[in-house]
Amino acid sequence: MSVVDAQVVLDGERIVPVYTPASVAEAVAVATALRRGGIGAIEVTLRTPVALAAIAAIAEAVPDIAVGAGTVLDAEQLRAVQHAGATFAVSPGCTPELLQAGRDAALAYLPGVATGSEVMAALAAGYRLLKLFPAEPINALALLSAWRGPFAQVRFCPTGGIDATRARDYLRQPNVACLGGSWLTPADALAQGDWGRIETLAREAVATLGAG
Ligand SMILES: O=C[C@H](O)COP(=O)(O)O
Ligand SMILES: CC(=O)C(=O)O
Repeated sequence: MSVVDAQVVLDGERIVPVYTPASVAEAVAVATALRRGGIGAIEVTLRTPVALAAIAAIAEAVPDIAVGAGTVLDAEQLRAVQHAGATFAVSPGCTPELLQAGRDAALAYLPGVATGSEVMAALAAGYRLLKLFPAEPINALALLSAWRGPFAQVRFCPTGGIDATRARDYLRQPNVACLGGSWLTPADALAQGDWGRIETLAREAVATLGAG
């Protein structure tokens, strides 16, 4: 099979909130709040035992948000998140096994890169939208600028340490299709079940950064 076009699946969404679920009910509430705030995609990380069930529940209960999986570390997890209903999946890095599994999958896969050699491996495997992680620690703004020449055909989704202020700088880069970050789902709002605050943060982000 060939690579599913991640830019088509993300459909112009510029902000992909990264969220680690504590429970299925919380996940549905978070996705609902983000959607009400105008966000059209969510990355649910596979970092808790409820993550697969959370992805399935969001796909069922909030069908107008694109639900994806994050922290996909091997091909078995990629198959599991597809089975759960994810329409895209991302990894913090990439392996030859995942680059092949992503080509065999019916969902859009975004390998993670942090070096030129990793970009070249992902390009050779057919990928055009790559996660750039961890963005802030590796000075990704400078990398994005340097990579515009040699990797003109590639678009990136920088993630890692980006907040509302830095997001603006990233989204100005012509080779940035979208970006990821956890600032729309702060730990205290999750702990308090403050879905209104998450909706407000989403609304503000869409107003200042643009949804699409
Ligand atoms: O691992 C996930 C990413 O690092 C997003 O989280 P962050 O925006 O808090 O860095
Ligand atoms: C870093 C990230 O978003 C991931 O765990 O896939």
